Amino acid sequence: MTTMTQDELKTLVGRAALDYVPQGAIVGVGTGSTVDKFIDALGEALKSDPGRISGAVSSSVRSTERLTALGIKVQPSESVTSLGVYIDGADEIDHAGFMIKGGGAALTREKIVADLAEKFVCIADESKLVLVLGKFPLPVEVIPMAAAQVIRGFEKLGGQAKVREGVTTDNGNVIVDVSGLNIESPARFEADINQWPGVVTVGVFARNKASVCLLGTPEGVKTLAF
Ligand SMILES: O=C[C@H](O)[C@H](O)[C@H](O)COP(=O)(O)O
Repeated sequence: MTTMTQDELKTLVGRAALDYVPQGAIVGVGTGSTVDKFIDALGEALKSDPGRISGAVSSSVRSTERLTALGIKVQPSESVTSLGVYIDGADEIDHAGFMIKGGGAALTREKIVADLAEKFVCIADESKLVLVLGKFPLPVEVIPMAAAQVIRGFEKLGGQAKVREGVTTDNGNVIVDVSGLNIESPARFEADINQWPGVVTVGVFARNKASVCLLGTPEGVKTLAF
């Protein structure tokens, strides 16, 4: 068996995601180190086929900068009514396509762009596949004045929560990371936590779960359809 680094697995799925992007489409683009590989693959494709995509809707300042550097037109999400496909990574994905996202603090804009898309293609190396969500500390974007009470709320649920140091989101808020949770019912959990005052977005993606996951393994890309 060939051994591949996590970085090589990310490159593999970043390239594979191109197959899900229709010719000339406006593509929804997520955030993170795996998505960076997808953006690199888009850049390569555009060299030989300048009409490969007509633009992108981006989920973060970070991805916007990378896309723009490659000459890709980034459109505001308000300018489109729908997207065919949204490509993004995940911190965890389960066997039903439910995810934890927000390790890069981009979860709110990611959920907004994902919600515009007909299809969510998750790209991830195999380390991200889990049976139950919650081992990766759950990111929650919170309005700063609510952070302390949101932390107390998670402690009542048995979690350990803390504000991520030195991080302000693209929307000017803080991230609370919660460890020690076992998220057995992601859809119910997402709907519940999103009701808490001051919570902007919880990093469980159940309502906007993946349609497909391209999983990077040493044997190649495995496609999980949900
Ligand atoms: O906020 C960041 C995003 O949700 C990322 O998609 C997630 O953290 C996965 O990132 P990476 O591909 O770097 O593991």
